[in-house]
Amino acid sequence: MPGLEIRGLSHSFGPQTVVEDLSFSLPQGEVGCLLGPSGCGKTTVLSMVGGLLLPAAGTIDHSFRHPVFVFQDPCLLPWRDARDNIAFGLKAMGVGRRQRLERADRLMEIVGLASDDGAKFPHELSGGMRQRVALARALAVEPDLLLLDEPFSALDVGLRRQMQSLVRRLIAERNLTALLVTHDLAEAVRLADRILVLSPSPGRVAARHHIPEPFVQRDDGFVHCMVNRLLADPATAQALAVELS
Ligand SMILES: Nc1ncnc2c1ncn2[C@@H]1O[C@H](COP(=O)(O)OP(=O)(O)OP(=O)(O)O)[C@@H](O)[C@H]1O
Repeated sequence: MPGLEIRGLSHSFGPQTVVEDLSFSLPQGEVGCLLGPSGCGKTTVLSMVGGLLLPAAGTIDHSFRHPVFVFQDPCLLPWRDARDNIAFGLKAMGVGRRQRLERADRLMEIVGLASDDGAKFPHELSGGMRQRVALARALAVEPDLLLLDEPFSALDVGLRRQMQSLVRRLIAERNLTALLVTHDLAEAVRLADRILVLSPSPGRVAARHHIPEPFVQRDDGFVHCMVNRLLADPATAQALAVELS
C-alpha cells in the first residue's frame, strides 16, 4: 500500500514502556493525527516514523523518501537570517548558493513572508513568522511526508488558524502526506482525515476516527459538532480525560 503502515509498534525507555502494540495505516495524500494526553508517547511514535528512534518491537513500512519534521519550537539558527535558515538544508543536498536563495525566496512568498523578512534574524521575527520560516525550511527539501509535532500550539488562536489553513493547502497542492501530533481534539478534527486516539501511559490505541469531510467544509460549526460527536464515544472521552455528563 502506498502510504504508512504501522504494525504492533512498541517502545520503552529503560523499564518504562511508553508505546504498546500500536497499529495503524495512513494512505498517501492523507493527514493522520496522533491525539492523546501529555506523555502518552505521541512524539515517540513520530520519532520512530521519522527514523530518529528504533522501535523495540513492531514494523513501520512506508513508501516515503523525504520525511521532514516541523516542531513546536521552530529551532532556527540564530546566527543566520531567515532566507539562509530556509536555504540551509539545500546546501547539504549540493544545491548551489544562487539556486538555494532563489528557492528560499519562492518559499517565503508561499508561506506568506515578505521579501524584506528574508534579511531578518530569528530574534527580529515574531513567533508566527519564525514558524513560517520553519515551514518553508521543511518544504525547501521537497518532502513527501510531513511529521508535525504540535507545530501550532505556541501560536495565538488567529495565527494558529492561518497556519493550519496554510499547511492543509500546501499538503493538498503538493500531494504530501502528514502525520500530526496534538493534544487538541478541535485541531485534530479541523486538520486530520484519520485520528488515532492514544490512551495515557503506556500509549495504546483507545479509538480510531475517520473524518471524510473535505477541509474546506470544516468551519467552526462543523468542528464543534464533530468534537461533541467524538467525545460521545466513551473510549475517546476516557483517553482524553474528559468527564461525560
Ligand atoms: N529520551 C527519553 N528518555 C527517557 N524517557 C523519555 C524520552 N523521551 C520521552 N520519554 C518519556 O516517554 C514518555 C512519552 O513521551 P513523549 O514525548 O513521546 O509523549 P507525548 O505524548 O509526545 O507528550 P507531550 O504531549 O507532553 O509532548 C514520557 O513519559 C517521557 O518522559
